[in-house]
Amino acid sequence: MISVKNISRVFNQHRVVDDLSFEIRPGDVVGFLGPNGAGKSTTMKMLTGFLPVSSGSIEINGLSFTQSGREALKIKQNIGYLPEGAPAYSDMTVYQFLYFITQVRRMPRTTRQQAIGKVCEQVQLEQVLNKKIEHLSKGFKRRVGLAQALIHDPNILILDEPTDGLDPNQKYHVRQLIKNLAKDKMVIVSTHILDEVAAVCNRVIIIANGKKCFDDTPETLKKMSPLHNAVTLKLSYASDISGLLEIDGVLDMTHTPGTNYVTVFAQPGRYILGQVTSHIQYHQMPVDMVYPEEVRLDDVFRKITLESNQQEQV
Ligand SMILES: Nc1ncnc2c1ncn2[C@@H]1O[C@H](COP(=O)(O)OP(=O)(O)OP(=O)(O)O)[C@@H](O)[C@H]1O
Repeated sequence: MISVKNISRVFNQHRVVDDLSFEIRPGDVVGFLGPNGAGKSTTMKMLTGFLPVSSGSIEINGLSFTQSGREALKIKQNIGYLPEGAPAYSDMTVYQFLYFITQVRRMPRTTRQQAIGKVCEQVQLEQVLNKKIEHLSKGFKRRVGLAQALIHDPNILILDEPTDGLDPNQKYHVRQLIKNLAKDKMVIVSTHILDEVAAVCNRVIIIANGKKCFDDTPETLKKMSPLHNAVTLKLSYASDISGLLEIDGVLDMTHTPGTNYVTVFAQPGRYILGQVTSHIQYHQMPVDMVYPEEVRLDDVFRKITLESNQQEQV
């Protein structure tokens, strides 16, 4: 288990991570979100022992970086880390770099070839194994970064923007890979792509100004949108829509007169699509189409992080 208690990090008297606490258990795939500069990379660097905390504590499987060097080493053996930008020694070939990582990780000599073979298959690197990293495309460079994070089969994976620079097919592949790996691991993924969170994660932590402002499931995040369970209909021509507000479970509605689109919002936890369509049929309303609204996680993210900004300014 990863237990983070009240950690803060100060750079030049500026508190970029501020009293952050959370716990992560095996099977958790956490989407770690926040606006630019929110403190995500700094937090990840502290989780991997790359940066010390200014205050607070991090315990990983009962061990802490502040104990002896041996304890810190034990923690690091259990962590695979893909840093922001996926840095690597670019004048090495992919094979040379991965072999170097197996040496740094002190993997037994007899297991190195097999580990390189397995990880290259996992992240689809076989075709560029003997190419210099500096000659690879951005997508392949990112995959090399992923490979070095996975090569020692760690039970904690910390991935800073793992799909950045990948094309849609590669993104899909990496998301599937993370999902498959996640079964028995703890995974923390920082990303700006909210669809990725819905596709891969079973938990979301959002930070803004270094502080936690959301920690729950992607489903709960979706429920925070006013569009959750909302229904939109398009009228053929202007007509009386006031009855829609009387439907059980309806909270409110908006009407865009120019376009004749009406959006009916549901009370929290209520499904209204059935009632709305029945109402339309019963009252023979002139409606061209009816459809359930799609929640836009970007909007919820904006709402949560902007609210947090406003509270900060008060
Ligand atoms: N080594 C450092 N020295 C001084 N300031 C730093 C250092 N590292 C990060 N910062 C500052 O800390 C703040 C948080 O940076 P961080 O990289 O953690 O944010 P982030 O949430 O990962 O942002 P992004 O989404 O843009 O990657 C920023 O204002 C950044 O300039």
